Amino acid sequence: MSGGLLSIEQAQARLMAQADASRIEDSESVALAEADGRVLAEAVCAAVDLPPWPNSAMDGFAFRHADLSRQPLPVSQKIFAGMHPGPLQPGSCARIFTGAPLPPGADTVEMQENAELLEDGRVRFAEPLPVIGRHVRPQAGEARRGEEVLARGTRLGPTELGLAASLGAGRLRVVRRLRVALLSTGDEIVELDQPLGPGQIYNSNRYLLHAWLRRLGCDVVDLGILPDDPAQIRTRLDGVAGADLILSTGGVSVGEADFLGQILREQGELIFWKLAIKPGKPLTCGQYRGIAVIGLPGNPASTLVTFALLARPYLLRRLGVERLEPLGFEVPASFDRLTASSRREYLQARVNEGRVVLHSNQSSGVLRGATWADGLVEVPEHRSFRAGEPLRFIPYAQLLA
Ligand SMILES: Nc1nc2c(c(=O)[nH]1)N[C@H]1C(S)=C(S)[C@@H](COP(=O)(O)OP(=O)(O)OC[C@H]3O[C@@H](n4cnc5c(N)ncnc54)[C@H](O)[C@@H]3O)O[C@H]1N2
Ligand code: MOO
Ligand SMILES: [Mg+2]
Repeated sequence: MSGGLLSIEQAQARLMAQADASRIEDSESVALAEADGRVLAEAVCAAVDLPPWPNSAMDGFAFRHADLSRQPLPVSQKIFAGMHPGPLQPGSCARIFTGAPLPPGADTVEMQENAELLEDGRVRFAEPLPVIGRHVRPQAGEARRGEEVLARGTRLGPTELGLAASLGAGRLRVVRRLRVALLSTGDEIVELDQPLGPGQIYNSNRYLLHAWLRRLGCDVVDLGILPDDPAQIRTRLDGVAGADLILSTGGVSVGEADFLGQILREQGELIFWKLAIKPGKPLTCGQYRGIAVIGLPGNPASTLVTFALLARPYLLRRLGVERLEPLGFEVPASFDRLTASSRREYLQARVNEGRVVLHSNQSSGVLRGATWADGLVEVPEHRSFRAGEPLRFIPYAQLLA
């Protein structure tokens, strides 16, 4: 603890425990083309050997390695990809192209750049001669029939879908989509089709989160904007049915218009509140009528950072994803920090010439820095440091996926 605030590790551990206790067990079968971003509900095993037969990795000549002592070798057949060749005549070679099956009896391929076609039609191979097995992609070299190639709990992306397709898996069993009820609170928040009145601002968090949740494969039920009125918030929460998570923004700090924590404490359960991070301190986690609630702070950069570091891994874990860490890598700082911060900071940053540089505006009310940044840099609490010291940089490419 840090002055009563939870560390981010403590908060993550509690959220993971909550997620583990409420993992989604239902699954559905989806076509491969629809499976991007989803999570495997069961392992994918190879239905065939991959590759199904030994084949050539090069355009060149295939032969029995032992026959190299008899070269030059006559060419006894020509094999294109898609053919089904007969056995190789002993003492000969086969003209072969990339991806074509090796003829039975051949065990080695040499690329054509290292082969000389003599006037009599025979082929001589240049020194150094290839080792046995050169340029041959062996049968089952990538996967043996029956072998598990993608574990349950794998998040599917382009590479996983490509691998599944190479095994002929046209449909995959994935965990059903999470249903997230999204709620924006604040008297000042208006929708984009409204003109801005005095004191009002547009609802940016809704769009930030909606896009991110869709990327995570969630079904989003948008509950719209709610005023800072506890009765109305309660009524709206009472109406939520069938959601796996209520995700709200705003109203979680200590102001006289911040009601979420109080509502959870009185009508639900407040699991934790307030972390030693900046931005994002008043993050709130609880339950309301048995539905998990994550209340993100309303400042847009606080919404962004807390979703990235806490809500996102929580959602993925509920879907059964195990591998959520490690995120990021160390990069030397380009700046000094001479006064220690009491909270761990996450700053909008880029890596430039091997050093972390910061956006000029790190206000938690500002999103401009996040569109400039390539990631967040983590600045440790309770200590000063100087330029050149390593800091953890977490690319948005990882966080926004
Ligand atoms: N006395 C204290 N005041 C504050 C503290 C504190 O510890 N003591 N914490 C500050 C921190 S840190 C944060 S973060 C904010 C969090 O505020 P809330 O989560 O209660 O959010 P609101 O008060 O409703 O709004 C904060 C800010 O964000 C804007 N906002 C809210 N929703 C949206 C939206 N959907 N789209 C765009 N912008 C939104 C809102 O207008 C406010 O400017 O509290 C500090 N205060
Ligand atoms: O922690 Mo608040 O999120 O700094 O603005
Ligand atoms: Mg507030």
